[in-house]
Amino acid sequence: MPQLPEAAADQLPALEPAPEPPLGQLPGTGPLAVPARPPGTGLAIPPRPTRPPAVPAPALPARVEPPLPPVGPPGPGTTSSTVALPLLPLAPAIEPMFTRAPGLNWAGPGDHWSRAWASDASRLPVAPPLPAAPPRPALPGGSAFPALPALAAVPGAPALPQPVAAVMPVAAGAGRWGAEQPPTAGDIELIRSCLAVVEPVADRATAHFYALLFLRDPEIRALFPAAMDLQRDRLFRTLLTAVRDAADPAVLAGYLAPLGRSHRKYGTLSGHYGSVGECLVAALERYCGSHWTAEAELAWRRAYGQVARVMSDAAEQAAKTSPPWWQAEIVAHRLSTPDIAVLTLRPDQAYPYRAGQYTALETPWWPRVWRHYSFAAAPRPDGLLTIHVKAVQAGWVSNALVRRAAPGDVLRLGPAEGGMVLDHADGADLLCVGGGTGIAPVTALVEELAAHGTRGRSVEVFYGARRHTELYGLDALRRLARGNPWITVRPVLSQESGGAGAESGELPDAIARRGPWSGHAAYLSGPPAMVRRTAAALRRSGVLAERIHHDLPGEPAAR
Ligand SMILES: NC(=O)C1=CN([C@@H]2O[C@H](COP(=O)(O)OP(=O)(O)OC[C@H]3O[C@@H](n4cnc5c(N)ncnc54)[C@H](O)[C@@H]3O)[C@@H](O)[C@H]2O)C=CC1
Repeated sequence: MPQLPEAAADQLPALEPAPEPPLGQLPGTGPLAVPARPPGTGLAIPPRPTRPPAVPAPALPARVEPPLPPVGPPGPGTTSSTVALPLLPLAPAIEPMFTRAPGLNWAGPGDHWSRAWASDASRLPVAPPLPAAPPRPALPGGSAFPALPALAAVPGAPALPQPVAAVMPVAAGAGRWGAEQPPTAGDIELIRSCLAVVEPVADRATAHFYALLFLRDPEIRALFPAAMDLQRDRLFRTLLTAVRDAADPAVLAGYLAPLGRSHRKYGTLSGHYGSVGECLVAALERYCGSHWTAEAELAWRRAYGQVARVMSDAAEQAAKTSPPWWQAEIVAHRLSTPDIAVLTLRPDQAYPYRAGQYTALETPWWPRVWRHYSFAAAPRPDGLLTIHVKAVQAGWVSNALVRRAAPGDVLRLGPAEGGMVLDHADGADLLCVGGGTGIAPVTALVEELAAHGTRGRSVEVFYGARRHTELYGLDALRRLARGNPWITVRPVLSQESGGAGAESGELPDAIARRGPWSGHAAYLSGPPAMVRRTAAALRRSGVLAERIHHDLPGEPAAR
């Protein structure tokens, strides 16, 4: 599911979350009935080292810890009247990621990733011996999943171990998922009536689901970030949405196939889908009350089977041609304003993408926490990538990228995502709107147009910021416009008048003043509220809905 970069997702509290309740019993619930795991499924994962390697962290500027909020009375899960909230360490201890999923995400002495952590390679534990690959069951149709293509060798680094299995076929309970049958219309009705009961208690059902999942398959916990708050909500809700849409294979494939492909970067194996499905069913059974019948269970199993198939098939296809993730070294880091950094990245191998797309990015400082950033330049012959990052208040990843990252640090990138790309066959004039760092993908689109020509289409670019000092991308856009007279750049300032030749006012109002735009195709990027308001204003002024392109999460936009 497309997810907009940064702000919303990065607005996490700066404190480490309170420790999760012990697994096995949730506050206010009885003991968990953990669905049995079929024998022979999953990987034999070697134990995680008991202590992470000592990592000399780069010096950070002194940080003043905010005062802690007063501690209230103990909640149902606490046993003492005082609750010690752990302080976020000044330099978070960093441990190798995914040591429990060797093969896919293994990192070892001397590779770019461990060097990025400034780790002393000689003190890193020797990589545990890889467990023997389980035999690959034949797929329907007789073919087996191919091995993941080998990653390009990083000069000077030891060879990466071969993946155990890039994608394992859905093994656990494949037959029980009604693998052969999509859900019927009656199934969908049953699912919807269960959902109506579960949605008001979705938080509790979600917590129950994860508790079951991590008890049943502890290695899956290693694929998630330490702080589960956002993720907790995301996975369960995505599952529920997907199951609800299971009746429409085209809609399902539209958002689940990219999701399946992009999940490879987390270390997701097809074998995990079986565990997830069993725990989903067990959680629903508990929270659906009298709506949970044998027919309802079969309906959910069919629907989830469909979801799992779409995602794992897409992952399997992607594994034939691309790695699950890329390493990308920061080769330039420039502050464009005190809060905005422009980063240039060199991926370890060719990174395919189109102008207007975005990537998920993980830093070595916040393992397993992924954030989305758009590419701020069209693909270049030298393969370098550019992103714009604004440090947002309490943004873990954005602050690390703006204030701590430096050339030589290595990030991980997922595959390119998003459908806000140019349709060169469409002859409509173009309206491109970028608010704040939302100007990044707009700049990439304008670069692509400048490079390929527009066949007579005009391009109007509205670039909104609060103050003129925040128009950090204006010079680059004006340079493009100087060489291409069919590009017009209009800066708009919402909290200042004048400066940089800008108009004043809110971006949607400034755009409306210059209308009508009815014959145009629009590309919108920036704060979600700005994108929504602009899209609504454009629709009112007669722009066809299918010609309004944006990537707001969960909101339909024509591609
Ligand atoms: N870094 C990246 O690659 C990308 C970032 N984004 C998103 O763009 C946003 C950029 O945030 P900032 O730079 O802090 O922008 P900002 O908050 O400074 O606002 C930029 C412009 O949008 C206007 N605006 C803001 N809220 C509005 C509203 N409710 N109604 C109408 N206009 C409004 C402002 O007046 C200003 O002109 C973030 O949400 C980020 O997630 C989007 C795409 C790519």
